[in-house]
Amino acid sequence: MPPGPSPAPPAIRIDCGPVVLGGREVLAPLRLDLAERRIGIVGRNGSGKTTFLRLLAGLIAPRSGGVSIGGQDPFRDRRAALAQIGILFQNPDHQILFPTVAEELAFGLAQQGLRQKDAMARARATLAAEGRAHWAEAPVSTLSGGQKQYLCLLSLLLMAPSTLLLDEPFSGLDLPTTHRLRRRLAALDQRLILIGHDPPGLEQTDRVIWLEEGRIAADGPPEVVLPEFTREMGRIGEADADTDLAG
Ligand SMILES: Nc1ncnc2c1ncn2[C@@H]1O[C@H](COP(=O)(O)OP(=O)(O)OP(=O)(O)O)[C@@H](O)[C@H]1O
Repeated sequence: MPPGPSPAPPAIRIDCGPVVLGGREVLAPLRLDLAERRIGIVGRNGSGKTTFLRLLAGLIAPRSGGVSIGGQDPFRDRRAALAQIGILFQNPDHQILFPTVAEELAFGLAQQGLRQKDAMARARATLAAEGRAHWAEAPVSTLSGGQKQYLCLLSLLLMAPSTLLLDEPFSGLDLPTTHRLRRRLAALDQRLILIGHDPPGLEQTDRVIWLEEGRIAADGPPEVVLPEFTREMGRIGEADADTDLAG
């Protein structure tokens, strides 16, 4: 009998007061349920996209209320959150902790409770499956920026949380690697919430949330939100966005 559709990942409920960083309100209060499997986040630089992902991952707390994923608050219970949610940062240097590639890959698995020996074996098998067995003992410091980004994405895929938060996942990658990872992500059953600056890359999502100055400017299907966003970005560009940098 063919396998049935896999169960949907647990929905994420956000019901919180503002997020204040450095004395400034970076995100306005939010009430939002995220149940779709593919969600895109768009917005200008500094609009709060990364902060939004960090809130979902439990890395920062709002002033009041919180986030719930399958009944757990990722800020209050970090360990339980590891199975539910994983984040890929924009800058791989903020994510990598270990000297060699295999150790870095094994770390997340060990955090999830796998014995170190088994975690290393899984890490090596993953690299072999990617055609990169020779990377296992390589010092991470010898990888290029794009290769580090790719390593971080592999670490996240290996941990297989039910929701993956991806902050511009393809930004440092060359085209063949981008295509391969896009295919791989498209095949995942897990929920993907990804920030993208390239609207065509988000056309296949189920929902797009557009953030402006820490508030939701639009939230809906990609065929509605992306053209509006593109039009508005074009309009701002024509009006000379550089004036924003003055003062
Ligand atoms: N730790 C912090 N302390 C003070 N302000 C912060 C902090 N982190 C972010 N901010 C501010 O919050 C705002 C939103 O930042 P955020 O990184 O979420 O934007 P973004 O939409 O992801 O931007 P980009 O597209 O440039 O990555 C920015 O004005 C930023 O300067």
